[in-house]
Amino acid sequence: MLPLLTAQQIRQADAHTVITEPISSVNLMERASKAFVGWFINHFQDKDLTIAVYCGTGNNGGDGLAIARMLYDHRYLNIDVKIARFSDNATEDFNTNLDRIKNMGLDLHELKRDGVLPAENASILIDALLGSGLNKPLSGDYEQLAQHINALNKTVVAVDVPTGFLPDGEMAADATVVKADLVITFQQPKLNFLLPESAPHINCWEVVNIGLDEGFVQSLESSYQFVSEKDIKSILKPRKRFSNKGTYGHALIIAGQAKTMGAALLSSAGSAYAGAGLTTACIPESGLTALNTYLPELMAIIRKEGALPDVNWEQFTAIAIGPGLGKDTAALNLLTAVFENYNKPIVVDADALNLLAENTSLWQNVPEGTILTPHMKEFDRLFGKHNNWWQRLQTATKMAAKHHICIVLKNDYTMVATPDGKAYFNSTSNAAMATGGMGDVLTGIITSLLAQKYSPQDACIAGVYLHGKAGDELATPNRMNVVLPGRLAQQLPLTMAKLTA
Ligand SMILES: NC(=O)C1=CN([C@@H]2O[C@H](COP(=O)(O)OP(=O)(O)OC[C@H]3O[C@@H](n4cnc5c(N)ncnc54)[C@H](O)[C@@H]3O)[C@@H](O)[C@H]2O)[C@@H](O)CC1
Ligand SMILES: Nc1ncnc2c1ncn2[C@@H]1O[C@H](COP(=O)(O)OP(=O)(O)O)[C@@H](O)[C@H]1O
Ligand SMILES: [K+]
Repeated sequence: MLPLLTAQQIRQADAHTVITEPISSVNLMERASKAFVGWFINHFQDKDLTIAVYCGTGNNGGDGLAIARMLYDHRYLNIDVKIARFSDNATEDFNTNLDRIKNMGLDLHELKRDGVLPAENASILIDALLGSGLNKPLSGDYEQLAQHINALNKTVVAVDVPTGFLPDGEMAADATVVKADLVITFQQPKLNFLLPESAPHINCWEVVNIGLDEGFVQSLESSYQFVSEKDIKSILKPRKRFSNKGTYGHALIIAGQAKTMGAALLSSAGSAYAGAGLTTACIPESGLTALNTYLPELMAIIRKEGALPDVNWEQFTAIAIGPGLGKDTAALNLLTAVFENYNKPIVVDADALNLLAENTSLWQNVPEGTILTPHMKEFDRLFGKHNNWWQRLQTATKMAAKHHICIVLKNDYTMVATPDGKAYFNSTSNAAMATGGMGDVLTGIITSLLAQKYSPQDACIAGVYLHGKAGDELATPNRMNVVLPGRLAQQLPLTMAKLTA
């Protein structure tokens, strides 16, 4: 796991690396700038590009100066450096880099306080005004310059963090931020890159390693972790020799109504393809033919109108409830019965989440380790209105700890909040997966892993990763157009095989 550090912790890691490596801070700046330039020249190979580097007078600006110098050395000769002298302060490393660049023959311009902003002829702008040192929203000259840059509609590549973007913490919805087509960020993604708040400001980001002390980074306490493929490889267990269907558990999926049988089919398919030994779907009678036709491997328990189905609860190693279930009295009675009769973790999704939101007394019977898989709207119905995702992240970790449950809050970077108050951010999945029924398959996968005796936390973290990874594998050949949930379910065995090879 990669601990996602706050800006303050990154400063600590910078300072620690400077002392223990040892390396001077100006040389660490040199290393960071070199990493930026390495990425930049690989992707912008035309040396005739006209480039303007906008520098502040802090260390982000120091990076900008070093980057301008290095690009010039790489024979990008059309470079114009604009230094925003909006403050009397400048860092030592900024000044050192200014001395280094002064006699190289580059165009250097200073932008003064309350001055007129110059015309811009360059085609690419490098934003090195402010980085992770941001400590208040942009105002005055900085805000005007950011607005000016945005109005130019040029390609903007930001150094570390776009100017005005808060790396972590709650950001004002109307904050002025330099809009970056690309952010080349140092060492690790900043927490707020992973939240939808970043969408209006950042098109994409890339991490470059600047060699901060790994051991020290790992030793820092962080509630937020970024999940990598290596983590999933260590969670997933290969199938064993001499095993049989009993080895891999029996999942029960309570889902579907006449008009929403698809949700039951897709979640059951997710469970079967993710490797549960047996998958039973608890569905209305009208769906039986569809179930048997869609996947004959599935078994059924029939729900008759007005009566609870006769279920031997203990027979199942994991139960999910909710996809396409509806919110009528029968659905509520079923959810109540599941909570009363089953004391192992239950996967609660879709309509079952909405029922839980409307019937708060149900909370008292929610078994420890239970997994809730809400999307944003379901989350807000459960826990109240939130203005932004930073607030949702705080609520998710708090509620997971309070109720001893896991909360899978679905999004581009789906987060799994666990009972110990941590949140794990997923790195797989793509926009081709934004299609109805995708969440149903995820519910099936997580239930399947739970049935196969993975812990609730591992089932969530690995389930979310596998779901997104299968989606990535399918979306790449179709240029990220669309991936249908049923096809994604079929991809799972291959995705899992690659990860356990
Ligand atoms: N050794 C290090 O600490 C390293 C730092 N690096 C760079 O340093 C950056 C951080 O540098 P700094 O901490 O100097 O900070 P910045 O360069 O981001 O900002 C400079 C200063 O501007 C002021 N400021 C903050 N918000 C403002 C606002 N809204 N309006 C006006 N002024 C504002 C603050 O006093 C801040 O210290 C990183 O983003 C990265 O680019 C890299 O060179 C890698 C090594
Ligand atoms: N733009 C996107 N990028 C990444 N993942 C996405 C995107 N859109 C949807 N997904 C994934 O697809 C799933 C959608 O779940 P949900 O909204 O519950 O769908 P449904 O209710 O239609 O089954 C989630 O796992 C989500 O992470
Ligand atoms: K910047």
